[in-house]
Amino acid sequence: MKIFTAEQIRDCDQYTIKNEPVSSMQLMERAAEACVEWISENCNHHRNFAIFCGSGNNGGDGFAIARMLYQKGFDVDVFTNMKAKFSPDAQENFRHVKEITGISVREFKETSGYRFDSRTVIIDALFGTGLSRSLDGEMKDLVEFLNLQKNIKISIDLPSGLMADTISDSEIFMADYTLTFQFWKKSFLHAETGKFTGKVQVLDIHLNQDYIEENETRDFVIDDEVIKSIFKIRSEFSHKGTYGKVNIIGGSYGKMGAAVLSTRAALKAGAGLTFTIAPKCGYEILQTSDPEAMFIEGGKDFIESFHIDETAVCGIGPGLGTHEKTAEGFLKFLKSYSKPLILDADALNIIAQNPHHLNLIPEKSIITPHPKEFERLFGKTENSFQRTVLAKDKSRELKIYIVLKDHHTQIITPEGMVFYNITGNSGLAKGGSGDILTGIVTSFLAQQYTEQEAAILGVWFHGRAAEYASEKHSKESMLPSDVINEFGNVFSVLNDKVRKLL
Ligand SMILES: NC(=O)C1=CN([C@@H]2O[C@H](COP(=O)(O)OP(=O)(O)OC[C@H]3O[C@@H](n4cnc5c(N)ncnc54)[C@H](OP(=O)(O)O)[C@@H]3O)[C@@H](O)[C@H]2O)[C@H](O)CC1
Ligand SMILES: [K+]
Repeated sequence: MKIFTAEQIRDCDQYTIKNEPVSSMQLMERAAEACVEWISENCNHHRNFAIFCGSGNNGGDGFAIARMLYQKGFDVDVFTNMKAKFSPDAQENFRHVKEITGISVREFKETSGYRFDSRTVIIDALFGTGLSRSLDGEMKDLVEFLNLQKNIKISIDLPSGLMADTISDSEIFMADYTLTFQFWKKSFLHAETGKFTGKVQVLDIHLNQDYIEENETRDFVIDDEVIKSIFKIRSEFSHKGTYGKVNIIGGSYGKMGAAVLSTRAALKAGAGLTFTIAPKCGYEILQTSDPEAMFIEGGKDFIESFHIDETAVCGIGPGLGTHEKTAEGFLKFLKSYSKPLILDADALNIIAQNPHHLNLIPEKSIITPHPKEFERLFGKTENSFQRTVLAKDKSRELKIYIVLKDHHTQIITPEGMVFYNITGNSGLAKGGSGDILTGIVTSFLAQQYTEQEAAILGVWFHGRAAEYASEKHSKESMLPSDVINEFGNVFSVLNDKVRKLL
């Protein structure tokens, strides 16, 4: 799914009104209907709604939602600034609300005296994509007050105070749910701003498809459509050679588990043949825990020699350690190797020891740093938006793919595209999760996906398996090995979605 800026969304809105038999009032009606459908399906135990409406079209949505919820039998109270200069559509919907005697309309300043029942849902329709500056005065105080209430809070389109495309220092409504129209907004996907949205639900309001297809963006969300366009079903006429050879290079004394997990992930993600290059101290561990993989000795307690089969796809780093002999061997190997690699963890830490090492990374390689590793490689940034900008520069300069691991991991391509992942959960915030990702991406690259496809599919796949694991074990208790055990279920669902069935 494309991510558009607030400006593009406004254009798309206008284009739809101009080119389709729909007026702006009808589009607002459609948006409100979509919200009310979601609310009435999901708010089974809540009958009262306190709806806060601004003077723009976001407020207009709020007034229309108030009317529709009332008509469905819910209790509705509306808060607004009755003397505001409303947008034409907001004015019209406000007029409809005032005609309904069962809806009480109050001034914002009456909010503090209002008794919020524990079952009252607060709906925020103060500001949407038209927000042009930080909240101040009455609106800032109002949002501050509402944020203190323990009630369930739903934002319409965007949490008020949040800009769609950038970071701001505004007071921001803290939603439990955000019902957003048509597109993900970039700010929902970055840590500093995304924490205000709660769970995001994208509602399709049928904006014009030609506009969506023809207008360019460099930012995308990895949704089911993206995955369906990448995933390839295994052919029955195939053999192990069809699915490539993987070399996982990692492990050191005390960190052999990382190599075990990465190897197992590569195997379970479908590679044809998997080898682990690890130090001798890991021989029994690896052969016992991952018997399907072959072992190649690369040193005694740590890896020193990187003698790699050129026909294999290599994932280097899990548990590798940064012993000087390992670093020496790894850098020597990099100087003589030109095929794309997957580099993670200590492989990145060794490279980070000297900025000149960055130029040794073969073109089209995929590096998978978490924010701290990214900082060691490329330096500090002020916030995650700036980090993405820096990653785009570095990706272009070094001609590599950067998988920037975060709550919404980003895959950044040398062409300047950013793909945001929306699968996964906080159960992945544990040692070992990254090792699995390295195994998956290496496995997919060996199976003849392109670098971009392997990175996108790999990150999505890892997150989806984590969602299944958390359903069974909880986010707290799930282990990286539980995530690997869900790979089969992810493949089954994926195959069912892609396969042509009678
Ligand atoms: N895009 C779509 O497909 C649809 C969107 N809908 C809804 O419309 C809003 C966007 O509506 P818009 O009227 O453009 O903007 P807002 O409602 O967000 O607010 C604009 C007004 O707010 C003023 N403003 C802006 N910032 C502040 C602030 N910090 N403090 C006080 N007032 C502020 C702004 O004034 P300006 O001086 O900046 O002009 C405007 O008066 C979208 O989010 C959806 O909810 C449609 O209903 C369906 C289709
Ligand atoms: K809002």
